[in-house]
Order: sequence, then C-alpha cells, then structure tokens
Amino acid sequence: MVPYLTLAFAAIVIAYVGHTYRCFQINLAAAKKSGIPYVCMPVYTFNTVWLVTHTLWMPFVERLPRSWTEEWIDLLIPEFLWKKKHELFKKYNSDILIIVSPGANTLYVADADVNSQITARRNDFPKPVWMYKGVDVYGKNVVSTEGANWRHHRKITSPPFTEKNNVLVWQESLRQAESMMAGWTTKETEVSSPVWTVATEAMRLSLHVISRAGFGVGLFWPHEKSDTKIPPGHKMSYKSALETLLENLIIMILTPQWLLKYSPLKMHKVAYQAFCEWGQYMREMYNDKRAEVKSGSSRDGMDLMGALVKGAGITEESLKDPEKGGSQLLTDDEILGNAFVFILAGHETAANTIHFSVLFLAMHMKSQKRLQEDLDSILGDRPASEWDYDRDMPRLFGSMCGAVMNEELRILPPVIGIPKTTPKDQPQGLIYEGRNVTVPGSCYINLATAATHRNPKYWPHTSEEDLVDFRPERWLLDPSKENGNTDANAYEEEEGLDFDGPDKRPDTAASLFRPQKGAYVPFSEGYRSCLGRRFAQVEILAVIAVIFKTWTVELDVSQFMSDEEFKTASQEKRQEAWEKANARAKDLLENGMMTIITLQMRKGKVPFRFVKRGCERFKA
Ligand code: HEM
Repeated sequence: MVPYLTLAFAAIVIAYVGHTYRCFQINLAAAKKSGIPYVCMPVYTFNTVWLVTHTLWMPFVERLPRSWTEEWIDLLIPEFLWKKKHELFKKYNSDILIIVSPGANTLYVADADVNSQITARRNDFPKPVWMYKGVDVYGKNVVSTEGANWRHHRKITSPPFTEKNNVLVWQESLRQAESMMAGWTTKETEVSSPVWTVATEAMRLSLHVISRAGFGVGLFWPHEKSDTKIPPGHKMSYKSALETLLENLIIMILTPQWLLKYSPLKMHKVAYQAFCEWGQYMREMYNDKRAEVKSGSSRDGMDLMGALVKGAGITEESLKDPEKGGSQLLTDDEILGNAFVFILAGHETAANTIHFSVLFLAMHMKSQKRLQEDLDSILGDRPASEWDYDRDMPRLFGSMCGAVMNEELRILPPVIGIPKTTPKDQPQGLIYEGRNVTVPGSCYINLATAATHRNPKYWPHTSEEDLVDFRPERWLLDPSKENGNTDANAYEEEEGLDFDGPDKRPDTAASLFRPQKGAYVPFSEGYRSCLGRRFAQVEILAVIAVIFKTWTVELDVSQFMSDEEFKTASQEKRQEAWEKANARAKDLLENGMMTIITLQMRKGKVPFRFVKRGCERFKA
C-alpha cells in the first residue's frame, strides 16, 4: 500500500514540476518575442500560496549561491515594487520590463507614454477584475466591473460628481477639519500634548466627509456628541457598524461569507455582524430613497444613494406601476455594492494623503513656512466659516497648498501599482521610445505609479536623491515665466465628467508645474481614472488649509528628550533631538510602509505636536 501512495505522490510531484516547467517555457518564449527586456523568476510572487508562505521559504532561498539568485531574489518579496521603485527599471536600463515566471508574465511600466497608451486603450488593456473581488462584499460595482457592464455602472455613478456638489465637500471638509483640531487643541493651547493618532483621525475625518457629503449621514467626533445611539431593529450604531466593517475588511475579503456566518471565531463573528448591520442600514437608506422617488420628492446635494436609485431606472412610474416600469438597470446588490465602494475608495486614499502631508511638512519646516505664507496671502484673517469655494479653492489649488498635495501624491501614491492585463491569446502592440514592442496575451500589467513618479525623465530635479525627497517647491513655476493659463480657465477645464470618454482633465493647476501626460498618475488616467479625484482634491486642500493656517506641526521629540529637559535645553540640543525624531520618521517611511488596500505606514507611528503659529520651538 505504502509504495503505491509513494508512487502516486511522486507522480503528482513530477507532473506538477513538468507542468510548471512547460508554463515557464511558454511564458519565456512570449517574453523573448515581445522586444521588451525581461527577467526570469522561479515563482510568481503574487501566487496565493507563495504570498501566504513566502516568509517560510525565504531563509532557504537566501542560502542558495548568490550567483544563482541575484537577478530575482529581491523580487520574491511582495513589497518589492515599493522597495525598488525606479531602481528596478534603472537596473535594466529600460522603463518597461517583463518579469517572467511559471505562473504569469507581468509587464511593469514606469514610462509616461506607455502608461498613457495603456490607459487610453480600455478594451485592449482591461482591468483584471478578479483582483477586485475583495471590494464586492455587497455586490458588483463601478470599481470591480469591466466592458459594457462597467460603462453601465460608470454612467449611473458619475452624475453626482459635479463642481456644484464639490462645494458641499469643501464645506464639510472645513467643518470636519476644525472639529478634528478641536480634539487635539483648545483656543488657549500653545503647544499640544504629543499626538499619535493623526493617521487614524484623518481616516475618521475622511469617513465623516464622504458619509455626510455623499450620503447625507452626519457622523460626529467623540468630543462633539455621541452618535452611538442604536435604533430599533439594530444591534450596532451606524457609525460603529461602518467603522468595525472597515477595520475588519481584510477578514471579510479573505473569508468566504458562508464560513463567516457559521464560524465560532470571535473575529469572524465581529466582522460578520458589522457586515450585516451596515448592509441593513444601507438597505434602509435605499428603501427611504425609493419612498422619496415614489412620492415625487427629491433632495439637493450629492445624494449618492439617490443617484444610484434613479440611475437604476427606479422612477415614480415604475414604483407605482411595476408593469410599466421595465426592468431595473442595477440590481439591489449592485446598488449596495456601489454605495460601499464609494465609502471605501473615498476615505482611505484621501486620509493617507492628509496624514502624510502633515508628516512631510513636519519634517520639512521651511516648506511648511512657505505654505503658511501662501495661506495667509490667500485667506487673510478670515475665519474658515468665511472661506469661499469659488474664490479660495482655485487659489489654494494653484499655490503651495496644491504643491504640497501634488508632491505628497507623487512620493506616496496610495495605489503604487495600477493593474491592467491583456486578453487571452491577444498580444497587444505598444510604442516604446519610438519602437514597436508586443505585450504577450494574458499578461498582467502593473503601471508602477511610484516608479514613474521618480523617473528623472519627467521631473524637475537637482539630483537623483532630490527626486526621492519631498520638495513641494518643485511644482512652483517661476512667476517671471508665463504659463499660458490663468487659474480661472484652468478651473473650467476641471468642470464636468464625461462618463463615457477618457478623463482629459489635467491633474494639477495651471499655475503649477504640469508633468507630461502619463508621468503623474496617482489617480490613474484615461477611461478608468478616479471618479472621485476632484472630491479628494477639494477635501485634502481644505483640511491642509485649516490645519496650517492656525497651527505649525512639529515632530514630537519627547522620545528623545523629556518635556522637563526640553524646557532648559539649548537650541542646539533641541535641534539634535529633532534630528533623531526626523531620522526615525525617515526610517519608518523607508521600511515601515506596506500596501493592504492602499499604501500606509504599518510598522509604527510618528507623533506630532500642534504648536500655535508664532510659538514654534524649532527653526524653519
Ligand atoms: C487621494 C485620493 C484618491 C486617490 C489617490 C485615488 C486613486 C484612484 C486610482 C489610482 C483609481 C484607479 C484604480 C484602478 O484602476 O484600479 C481610482 C479609481 C476610483 N476612485 Fe479614486 N482615488 C482617490 C479618492 C477617491 C474618492 C474620494 C472617491 C469617491 C468619493 C474615489 C472613487 C473612485 C472610483 C469610484 C474609482 C473607480 C473608477 C472606475 O473604474 O471607473 N476615489 N482612484
């Protein structure tokens, strides 16, 4: 019996090795034909088994002779794209590169022209939708669909993203930012206590903004009022259901729903309860909208749920007489799926940008000072309640405030690799540096945003190190050189989204440096570019303006010098402590970042102090 089992096992292993070798040969032959430089690997880094077990194997791989492994060993780590950035391309002296493995060929791109060609040819380079299954927890949506189905979702979800509705985003962001600051400081504060929670509170702020501006649901800060009331029929408040769901999203994504439902594990029970509760709240909102439509009343504002209900073809007539109404254009699950994806796509990305802008500015006090001077000249002494969207927003967008946001998104784009693919058996031609190349069929593609953003071909820089550094001033144009556009007409270009065409709006204000098309892609480009780009920009600029108009953000040095010591320390000693805090922050930015849904600091936190302007403790 045993020899049979051994034989069967040996046969399976031999068949597996043979199959793997054959797949590798096929992929290698396709890469050789492509005309694109390639590097070979023994495993596909994003194979699920490898992803889960790679830390077990890596110590063995590291013991193999270096001459065997040096080409590919670094590429076995799932975070390699972030670790390597543009170095990966520099090594092969090419801004497009295929990584060949038995599991798949993947084309990595850090070339602006190639990025643009790929994003402009939606049908030739579709999204690998299976990678987005995780965002389908409630149903299919505009992020996770392709082809005609996606067009349908995009057509229905685009209308609320208008300039008119961005005014609401602006107002809500100003209000939320003031509230966030009130949680850390008072009117009398000169120097706040150490604040460790900027990342989590920025997340909360963004969630409040999308919830209120997008869905009309007001959420509150703990110091404002309690919103933990649980309505009849529920076991959790809206806020705690949503927060718990988002905190446990990875569990939701990785565990099949039937298992979640019956699993005795506490983490599964918590995640499943939040999933059911939030779903129930959204279904109630959906039913309220249907009732509104039926009664003929409508609501002002962004009203994303209202737009989904109307877009789905639910009308007064169809509800009163279902016979006449025809079929519903989005299923109930898809309506919920889209509502959820707006919350998901709309909060973490913007929150990261706010958090890291604060961090970079605390590390670059000179840039912070310049930002504050620009804020003073744009906003004067007016309180935030008097800031005006039409007047102030374009000027913020075109000032150091816009430069800070752009530079933060250049260095740390929340999505560091935008996935695309080529259809099975349909190789696709591209032009790279004036010559024709062919991307094999069934090839994964990764538009490497962080690498493109560091490609010296496209960016004003003083040295290669300068490109790695946060220097928002690189976006400020020499005022003596005319840029051809005024802020006013640049703003008009931003108006209106053509749901069915590629997004042609420029990413930055006319008064700032405008990178070549395809070189700056934090929001992607073309047909599938970010629907909420303007929403996010408005929110981020409003929040930065509120914080830095009144406060200077400093790195907290209390890990290196106690408050008592600080009081009596010389300026030189204080500066030494600051350098240590700065080195720690740099190390976390270099080694503590990881992508789960978006790129975040996951291996530590940086504490800050909010200091009333004029009471700064460190030299700019
Ligand atoms: C700094 C903030 C943001 C960044 C950097 C960002 C980035 C992106 C990127 C790179 C994509 C393309 C993803 C892909 O192709 O896989 C995308 C798509 C999308 N984003 Fe954003 N996003 C931000 C904020 C927002 C906000 C605030 C919303 C909504 C309120 C939003 C809604 C969407 C939607 C619906 C899509 C899918 C569009 C489509 O496929 O047609 N995003 N975003």
